[in-house]
Amino acid sequence: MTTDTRAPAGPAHAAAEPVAGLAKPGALARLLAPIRAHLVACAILSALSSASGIVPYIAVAEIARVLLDDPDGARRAIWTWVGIGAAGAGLWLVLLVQSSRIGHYADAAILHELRGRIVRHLGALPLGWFRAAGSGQVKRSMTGDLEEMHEVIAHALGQLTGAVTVMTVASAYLFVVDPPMALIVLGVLALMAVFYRISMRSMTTHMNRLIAADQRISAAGIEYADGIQVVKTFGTGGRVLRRFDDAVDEHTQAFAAWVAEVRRSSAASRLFGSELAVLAVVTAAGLAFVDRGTLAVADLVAFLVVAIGLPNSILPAVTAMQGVRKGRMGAANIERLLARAPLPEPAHPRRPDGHGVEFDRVRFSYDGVTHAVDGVSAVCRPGTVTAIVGPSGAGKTTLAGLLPRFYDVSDGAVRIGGADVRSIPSTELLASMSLVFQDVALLRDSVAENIRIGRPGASDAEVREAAVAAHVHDVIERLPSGYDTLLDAGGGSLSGGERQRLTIARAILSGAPIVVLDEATAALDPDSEAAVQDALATLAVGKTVLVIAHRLHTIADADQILVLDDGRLAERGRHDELLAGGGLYARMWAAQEGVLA
Ligand SMILES: Nc1ncnc2c1ncn2[C@@H]1O[C@H](COP(=O)(O)OP(=O)(O)OP(=O)(O)O)[C@@H](O)[C@H]1O
Repeated sequence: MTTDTRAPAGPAHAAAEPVAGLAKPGALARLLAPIRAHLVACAILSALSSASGIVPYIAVAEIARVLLDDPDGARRAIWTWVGIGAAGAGLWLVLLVQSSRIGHYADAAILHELRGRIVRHLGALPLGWFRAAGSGQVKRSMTGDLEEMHEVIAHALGQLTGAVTVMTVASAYLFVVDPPMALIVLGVLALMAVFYRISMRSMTTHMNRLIAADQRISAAGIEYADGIQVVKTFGTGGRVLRRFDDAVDEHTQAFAAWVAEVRRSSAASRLFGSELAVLAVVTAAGLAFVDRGTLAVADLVAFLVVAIGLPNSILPAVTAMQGVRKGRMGAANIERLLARAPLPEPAHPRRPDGHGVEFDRVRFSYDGVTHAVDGVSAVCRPGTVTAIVGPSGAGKTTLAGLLPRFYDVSDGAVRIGGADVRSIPSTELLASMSLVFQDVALLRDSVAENIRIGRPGASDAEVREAAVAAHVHDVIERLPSGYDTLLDAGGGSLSGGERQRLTIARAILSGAPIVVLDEATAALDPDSEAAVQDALATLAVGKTVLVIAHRLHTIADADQILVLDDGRLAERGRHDELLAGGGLYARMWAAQEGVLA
């Protein structure tokens, strides 16, 4: 037969399959709607190709019949069947190539379109989504999910239609030859299907357990690789490795449990789905019928030639159905991503009048229950530095993130130059500020281009000027290719302080009037710390600056300090005033100075 053979029944080949039932029905059909006509054409051609592919087998059976009926004559009939068989084989090839061509063309077109849609949608999503859980989902949708859809379009569809056609045409031929024998052959294949269903019955439960174990193995592996420094320094490798071992054990046990449960049904399904079973049954039943005179020898030969190939024609459909299930899940993931609400753009855009920032009774909740920011009001004037301080989890990062609309306020308003940030077009809003976060990734590009992101089109001299102002020029000059040195996403050989100064140079070059910066939590060495402070001082001149501060001595000169506690504004003032007040700030100062002393 002409469809390819793969994937025996049972858990071994289904192990990588995602859990059925999680997929949102219809997502695949909806996403593939633009290429529906291509898919229909591909399926029709694949069906015609498979039907043509059976013709040579039927021709062999009919040649055998001619020879058995008239061993000495009928050369003409034989050559006619040879011609029919050859034409079938030729058509099979031509139609298969055409079906595959259309399938792959449609595949490339739709994946191109979907990638474009995903990227455009990502551009419209609030930045907060990326900070929370987005990058994993983005990666999965752009790679794994699309790959699974590719499998459906380019392979599974053709395999399924091919297998169904082969079954239909071959069965029809066998029924014409001899209905009782045809029923017997179908009975064997039905037994295969029944045992296959039994072996797959508890698949969802087992797959859930396997996937959970898989995820724990990955998590433990990543934890070990990411934290290798801590692990080695503090000798905690044993514990992390134990987590890894436990996850691997759990995976083994889960797999063993599944195999133990399905081994009989899986083996039975493979037995009844084998050529051996069909050959044995066809020969035994066929010879009995021949002996009884109810079946001609030529018909038995027809069954031996055509029916033997049926199991191998059905098995690709099993793989294809698994592919479709995966494709459905991938499509559902992509649809979920595309359904994420984009950042609402203002219907009536406003232009800020100046670049003073105002938080007006701002509230924000991540979960709709507790408030990460709760009723905070503050005014940050141009040309001043506002420090946001407070214990861990007090809401500092959340409050600062409301300004660039990482999230939108639940209540109250954040304004720039009197305009609500929600009424400023997002590109204009982001262009009005420099964000220097400690986790700002550097791009896989040259040092110069990493700085130039601040103002695309800036000249080399301007890039240099910004680097000099950010106290990072000398460091860059010492790199192997200076400004042309390629950086990786992690910053390569640059230290934490140097990376930070590079992002400050980027911000200086952009010249944006508002600066939001998240001070590094990790302590830098004193020289690096001083260089970063100098760079920040240059950046801050004449701008509205908000600093999320972790080390209080770096913001002792700030024009105003907002002290957050549990999302609320607990205190506000200058360093001296707050120390004199003897409140939370004074206690935090005393604690940090105590540590420093
Ligand atoms: N993406 C998120 N989803 C849900 N809750 C979050 C998220 N980010 C922060 N939170 C919660 O909101 C509260 C405020 O967190 P936030 O990060 O703003 O505090 P922070 O003062 O900046 O803390 P730190 O100094 O540790 O960075 C915390 O209770 C935190 O657990």
